[in-house]
Amino acid sequence: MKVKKALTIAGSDSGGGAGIQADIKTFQELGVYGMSVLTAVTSQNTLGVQAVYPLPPEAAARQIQSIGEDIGTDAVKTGMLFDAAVIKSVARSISSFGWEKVVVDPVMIAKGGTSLLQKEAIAALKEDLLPLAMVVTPNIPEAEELTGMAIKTEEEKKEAARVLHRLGASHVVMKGGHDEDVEKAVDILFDGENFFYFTSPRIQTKNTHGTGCTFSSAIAAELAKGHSVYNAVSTAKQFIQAAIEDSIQIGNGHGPTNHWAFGRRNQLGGKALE
Ligand SMILES: Nc1ncnc2c1ncn2[C@@H]1O[C@H](COP(=O)(O)OP(=O)(O)OP(=O)(O)O)[C@@H](O)[C@H]1O
Ligand SMILES: Cc1ncc(CO)c(N)n1
Repeated sequence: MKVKKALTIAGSDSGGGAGIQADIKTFQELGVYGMSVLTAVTSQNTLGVQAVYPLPPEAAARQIQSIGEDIGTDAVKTGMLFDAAVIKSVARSISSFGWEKVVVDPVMIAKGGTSLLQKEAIAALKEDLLPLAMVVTPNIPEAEELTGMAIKTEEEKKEAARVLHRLGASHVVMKGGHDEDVEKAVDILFDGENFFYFTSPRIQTKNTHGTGCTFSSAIAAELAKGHSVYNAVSTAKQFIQAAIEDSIQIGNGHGPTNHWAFGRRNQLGGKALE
């Protein structure tokens, strides 16, 4: 059979809730064939990141080459890239294959505070990767790092989106997962002209490990299937909402989201899982 394909370029999370593992599970659930290029291996569980083992930049370039020269892909998503050399190598490889449906999740810091991107790599992220992004999906702290702005108000969020668009990303999704004082989780999409709001009730749970990875890979999967950016973000928002509502209670810290919730609920006519 013919399938649509999606590629994640990211780090491994041994605990299975974020990184490459979250991405592949999301691709599978949304019906696209998933491929992965590893940039780093992390020792990680629900309590946090215990160790980071970066791979050399050639490893990313070589893996992308193997995929590009044979299989190809319909969409790409980047996650944890760790350092400037990997970012430059990934950007060069994506450009050389002319891949256009590129979702950049500018992963910087894991929930427990471990850095997944070196400080000096932020310039490379802005200069080399943002211009290739069809969609960039920063949370508020990441948007603050990328723009140098303090972002609190709605107008500041919109202004930061304009700045990121000017840096070369054709669409920007400002994620609202970190606005803990509001009752709703509001993500704002900017397409260079208009702002679109995606709003859902905020779920009170500690099990939000991997929300950002899952959300951005759902966008990539939907783009791979040929949907518009607006429709891809809309489905990704529903996917992550179900995944957090039915989140998984494992380990002693922040449990992961539930990647099969969206699909199973659709089969069950929208009911939450037991
Ligand atoms: N408690 C919540 N209830 C509902 N939606 C949420 C909640 N937390 C996050 N989201 C949604 O999950 C998606 C990811 O947003 P978030 O801001 O958490 O990303 P992130 O900080 O990059 O994730 P991560 O912590 O995995 O790096 C967004 O669509 C956001 O609105
Ligand atoms: C490997 C990896 N990528 C991304 C994140 C961000 O959630 C994480 N915790 N681990």
